[in-house]
Amino acid sequence: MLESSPVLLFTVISLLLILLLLVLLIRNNGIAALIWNEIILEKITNFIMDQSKEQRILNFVLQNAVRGDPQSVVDTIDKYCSQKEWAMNVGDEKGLILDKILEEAKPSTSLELGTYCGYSAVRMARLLKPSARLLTIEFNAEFAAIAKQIIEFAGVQEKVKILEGPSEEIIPQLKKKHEVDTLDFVFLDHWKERYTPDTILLQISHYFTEPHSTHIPPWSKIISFSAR
Ligand SMILES: C[S@@+](CC[C@H](N)C(=O)[O-])C[C@H]1O[C@@H](n2cnc3c(N)ncnc32)[C@H](O)[C@@H]1O
Repeated sequence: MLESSPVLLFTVISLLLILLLLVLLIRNNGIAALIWNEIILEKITNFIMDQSKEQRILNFVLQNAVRGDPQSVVDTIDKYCSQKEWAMNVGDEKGLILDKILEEAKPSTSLELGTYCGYSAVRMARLLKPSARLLTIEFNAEFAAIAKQIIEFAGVQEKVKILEGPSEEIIPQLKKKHEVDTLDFVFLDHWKERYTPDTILLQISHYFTEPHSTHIPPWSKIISFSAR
């Protein structure tokens, strides 16, 4: 034991130094912090709690928000994501821009690409006129199931319909399967590489009524935040 103590001491000091280096890296480097928080720490928390971050967001909403009050659901998700765990919702800062554009557009039929937990769907639904509807597309079954519960809890299920599957498959079916004639507002918030192909898909499927819409993308009706 005594003979091995210098080796043991060296190992402990080396480990402590590595740990210190890791902490410094995480504190000072954005990418290292992202990898630590979003991949390593989240996986460890999921394993210990036996539930995903999205389930934790849902539980927090069910326990802390007011049923039937969409604003309270939006505020509760914002609170969770600023105080406990980051999540890829549009959030309150960009959400305010989204609110403003939506209020100006006053759309009857809207489309969102990328539902996630339903934060932006609830956020948009709370501002829609009574007869308006929002279709929101999500290809991750777990996220779609969580969003359904959050949307129902917020009491906006009459206005919001989740379409589960990949945007590239659902967009061409909107007219036939979901009775969409024209779209007044589109929020692109799925994976970036689908922004251009899905915009083209929306256009060639004739969901926009403007005279030049077959040639010029109707950018005035499409909103996205490219630098997330
Ligand atoms: C940034 S999150 C959406 C956040 C949500 N709009 C909000 O603010 O609450 C992107 C979502 O798009 C989904 N997604 C990505 N590509 C997709 C595709 N091609 N079709 C359907 N869903 C997609 C992902 O699974 C993810 O849930």
